[in-house]
Amino acid sequence: MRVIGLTGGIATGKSTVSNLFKANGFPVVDADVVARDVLKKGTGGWRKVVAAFGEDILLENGEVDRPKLGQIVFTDPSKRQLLNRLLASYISYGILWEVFKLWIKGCNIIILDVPLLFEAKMDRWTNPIIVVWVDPETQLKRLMERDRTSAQDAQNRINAQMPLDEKRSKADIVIDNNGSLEDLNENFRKILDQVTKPLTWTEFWLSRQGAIVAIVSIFSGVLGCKKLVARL
Ligand SMILES: CC(C)(COP(=O)(O)OP(=O)(O)OC[C@H]1O[C@@H](n2cnc3c(N)ncnc32)[C@H](O)[C@@H]1O)[C@@H](O)C(=O)NCCC(=O)NCCS
Ligand SMILES: Nc1ncnc2c1ncn2[C@@H]1O[C@H](COP(=O)(O)OP(=O)(O)OP(=O)(O)O)[C@@H](O)[C@H]1O
Repeated sequence: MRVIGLTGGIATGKSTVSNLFKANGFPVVDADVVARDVLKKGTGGWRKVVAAFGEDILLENGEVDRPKLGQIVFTDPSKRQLLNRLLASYISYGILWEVFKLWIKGCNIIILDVPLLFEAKMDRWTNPIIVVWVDPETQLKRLMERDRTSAQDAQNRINAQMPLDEKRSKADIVIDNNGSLEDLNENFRKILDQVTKPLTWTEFWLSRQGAIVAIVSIFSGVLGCKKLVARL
């Protein structure tokens, strides 16, 4: 199984690219959808967040008022860190569960669309990592247009993430999304073969996934030997 990481900054076009993957028959796990599920009324995440932020962040129906909570956490880094801490494990397990279900179904290639892939250190589970990149002006403009928000609000959200150029430097593949949607389609076609071709054995063992498999195998081998020796 191969898990491909898809990330970038807010409003750089990850969902647009993940829709292209879906249209080409690839299963996508969307971290934003998982993050929404773990904050639904009555869940463990919801209880923790309400206990920490108070009932003021709730709508009349008891669901979290997302724009209101967003307003709080995107203007106050300490509140954002608190929210991240409260939800991190729910989101990670939720993502792993979605990947597991697709694996059980027999999917060989899974796309993991995670805005905070590097920040949450989930990059170690994915190979290759695709970063969807745009220049700062385009990012701000598209975010303001999509969310109908002010420049200040949009900039606060952008500043809440690792700088996009840093993400770009960590990418295996960069999709430049500064052009039109037609340009994006063309760029996507160019990378499709590259990302979906199976890893060679050398590439696999040199990847982090390969290293993890190797460490786990060695560790279980050592444990097995110890047990055997103890029996003798
Ligand atoms: C603060 C919340 C309630 C705002 O909800 P809202 O519906 O307005 O935004 P939405 O969830 O659709 O997120 C939009 C984008 O904001 C960015 N974003 C979301 N959370 C964060 C965060 N904690 N730090 C930085 N950027 C974030 C992502 O790029 C995301 O794609 C929500 O974003 C949230 O619960 N965030 C914490 C969970 C999280 O880390 N989500 C990211 C998934 S990895
Ligand atoms: N090449 C493009 N040309 C014009 N508009 C685009 C292009 N690519 C994406 N957009 C638009 O930019 C906005 C942001 O794109 P999208 O929602 O895919 O970003 P995202 O990275 O998934 O954002 P988020 O981090 O908030 O989930 C959307 O309104 C989308 O329609």
